[in-house]
Amino acid sequence: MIKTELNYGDVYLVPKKTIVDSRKDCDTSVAFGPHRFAMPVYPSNMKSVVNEETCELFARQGWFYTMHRFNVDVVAFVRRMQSQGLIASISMGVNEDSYQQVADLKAAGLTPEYITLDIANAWCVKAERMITHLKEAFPQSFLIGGNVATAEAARDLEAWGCDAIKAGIAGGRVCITKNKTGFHRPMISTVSDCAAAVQIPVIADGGIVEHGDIAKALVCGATMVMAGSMFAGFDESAGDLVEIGGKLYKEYFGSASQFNKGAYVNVEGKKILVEYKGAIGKLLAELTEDLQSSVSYAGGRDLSALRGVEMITVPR
Ligand SMILES: NC(=O)C1=CN([C@@H]2O[C@H](COP(=O)(O)OP(=O)(O)OC[C@H]3O[C@@H](n4cnc5c(N)ncnc54)[C@H](OP(=O)(O)O)[C@@H]3O)[C@@H](O)[C@H]2O)C=CC1
Ligand SMILES: Nc1nc2c(ncn2[C@@H]2O[C@H](COP(=O)(O)O)[C@@H](O)[C@H]2O)c(=O)[nH]1
Repeated sequence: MIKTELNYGDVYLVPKKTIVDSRKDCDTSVAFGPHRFAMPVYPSNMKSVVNEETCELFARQGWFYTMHRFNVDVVAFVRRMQSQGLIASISMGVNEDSYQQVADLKAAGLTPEYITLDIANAWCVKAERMITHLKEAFPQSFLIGGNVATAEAARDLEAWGCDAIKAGIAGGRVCITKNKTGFHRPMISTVSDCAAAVQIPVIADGGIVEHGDIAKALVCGATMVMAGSMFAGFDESAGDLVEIGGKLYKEYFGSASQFNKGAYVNVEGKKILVEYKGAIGKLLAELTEDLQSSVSYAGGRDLSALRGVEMITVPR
């Protein structure tokens, strides 16, 4: 028997009676780990999306962020952020270079507030080993493990010691994993299954096409949402600006693309051009307005209202 599963575009949310006088009265802030953030959405930890300046900007605006893990001097990065009174949120892999980064941070006496273990399929022994190592080295840090796509994987990462998990495999805009390996789960099904399986927060990662998809992810039980392409076209996005035929674009490439790896080996990502859209401030304001509106349609004053919302599918 083949199961049918759902993606963001397959569902809508059923409105309730609005109880606020203005959408501005709806609070979009979220408690995540030891801090509260302005919004439950943040840019992907990808080299074509964030750099040190992007991370600093998000932290200053009170939004969560995670620096990517590719050729980063983590000691300098953590020091830079913490010396300004900002949270330090870094990514780690599972190979020797990441164990060395852990040792370097310890030697420097630095503890990042947030660490994200970032590999394509974290339901593996290499990830378990690193999660155990990170929890021993930095028991005070909030550890996010990812990515996973099933309830069983989510439960394992919780048991291994993760404080949150990141859910979403092969749903990203520059992903070619599903084409090259055949593996993928749509996001509504992934997030719902993972969130129902664990007590720890779940981050819905990838596949956000429309702003309303963020509300849908929260209805499915996500606490946070990670998005790449949505944050990729701006002045503050890390990708290069290119001009083609008089039109401006920003480069957006996958972390498992040849452009990120520097070689065509185990490539599961591609590069695309996204329309250049100017300063990112407009997007952050619009995302906030749209989510405030979602909360009002959910009949509440804050994000908790989204948890009780009914979801429907629409025949195509
Ligand atoms: N969210 C998603 O759907 C996906 C995200 N990505 C992103 O791309 C980047 C690279 O990811 P990833 O390839 O995991 O990391 P790496 O290329 O850094 O691989 C990490 C280590 O795990 C091993 N490894 C990776 N995949 C497998 C596998 N399928 N079976 C056995 N061992 C494996 C690798 O060895 P070896 O190379 O020798 O196999 C390597 O030693 C990450 O930033 C990740 O987030 C990539 C694909 C999907
Ligand atoms: N299969 C791949 N997935 C990737 C790669 N690089 C990043 N990612 C994942 O995609 C999301 C962003 O998705 P978007 O739809 O919001 O653009 C990102 O957070 C990663 O989880 C890759 O090379 N291959």
